[in-house]
Amino acid sequence: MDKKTIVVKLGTSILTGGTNRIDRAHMVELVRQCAALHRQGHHIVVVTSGAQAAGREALGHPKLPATMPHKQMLAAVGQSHLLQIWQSLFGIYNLHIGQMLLTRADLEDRERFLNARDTMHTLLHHRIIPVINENDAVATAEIKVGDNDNLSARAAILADADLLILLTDQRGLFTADPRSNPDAQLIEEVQTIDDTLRKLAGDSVSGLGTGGMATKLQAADVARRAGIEVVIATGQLPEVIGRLARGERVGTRFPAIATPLESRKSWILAGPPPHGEIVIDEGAERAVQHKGSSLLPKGIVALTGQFERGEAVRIVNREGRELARGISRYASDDLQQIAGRHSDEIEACLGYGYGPVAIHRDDMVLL
Ligand SMILES: Nc1ncnc2c1ncn2[C@@H]1O[C@H](COP(=O)(O)OP(=O)(O)O)[C@@H](O)[C@H]1O
Ligand SMILES: N[C@@H](CCC(=O)OP(=O)(O)O)C(=O)O
Repeated sequence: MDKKTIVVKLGTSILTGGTNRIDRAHMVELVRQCAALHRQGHHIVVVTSGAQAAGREALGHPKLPATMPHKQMLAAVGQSHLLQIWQSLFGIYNLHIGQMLLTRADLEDRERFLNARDTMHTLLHHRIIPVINENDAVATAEIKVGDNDNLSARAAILADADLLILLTDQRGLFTADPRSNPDAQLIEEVQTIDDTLRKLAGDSVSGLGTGGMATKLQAADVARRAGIEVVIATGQLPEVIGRLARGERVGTRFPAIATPLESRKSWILAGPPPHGEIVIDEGAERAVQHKGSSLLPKGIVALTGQFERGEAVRIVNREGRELARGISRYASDDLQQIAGRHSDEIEACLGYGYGPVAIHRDDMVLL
């Protein structure tokens, strides 16, 4: 089996089993499945809901108004309880977890996105399991993703995932909400997400989850366009995570509609206009054009324009011919200082570093 990066999103519905308590016994089972895949060499990322439910439980189910500050209070109390449970359960398998609390603002700003991506990849590189939730305690409506389905699609993009599994309390997407329509049929595969399909996907009615199937469809749409396969399935099915990782047909599957690399590269070409120009020497030109190499600071001879880390730039040769477009890992002020230098000198020169390359191959499109 190929080694995959798998994002498992666990909704409140599955973490509580529909009750007003966190179902620790079921979490043990989900962790066992994740640990088994981790042992086989896969990378696992967990997106966990349930902070507010855990907060309510910890405080003894107080009667509170359904206002934003009260939800934030519940999340602030519950998130630490929730993480403590995940930590002790993964600890049974000698696995470390790393908490990442994100908001929409962290994902939309390109520089913050890259910082979050670096953290995610460093955790995965060290075989630590990222455990992600929205930073509900501080995020106001304007900067929130708002639901963990959409958050998990963004997390899957951050992780360069192969597969996003949305585990919920239904077997998948049905032709109508099965709670109110017993004749509803499971849809096994979705090729096109259109208005007809969106009309089938209702809101959450349990009072536990956020967004129901509607937000799961939005998440599936975002992730599959980024080259990530998505499955909605029930967390109650035995061995569901392992079975999906092996490609078994369970739940509702949304095949990816581009490779992750194609999707990133089309973003570079169609995205914001370049903010500057990097002039490279002949050696770097050969390496970039013919050897599939990343651009190192050593090959940079001059820069024009002002750009931040994460912004698009033109890569040109000494004659001014545009060779490629790419996303710079360093701001122009930093590149001015490290241009022409060996990558080993970056940290000493700047006092910090974001890795050895100025523009990574995967963030570059040749013209
Ligand atoms: N077409 C549909 N197929 C399946 N479930 C649906 C559909 N429309 C609405 N739902 C509802 O979506 C709910 C799952 O979403 P939600 O409550 O937000 O759970 P989670 O906490 O897992 O995100 C189901 O319990 C179901 O009532
Ligand atoms: N971030 C919130 C969960 C938000 C959410 O989307 O919940 P769910 O629909 O159960 O995945 C929490 O931890 O309580």
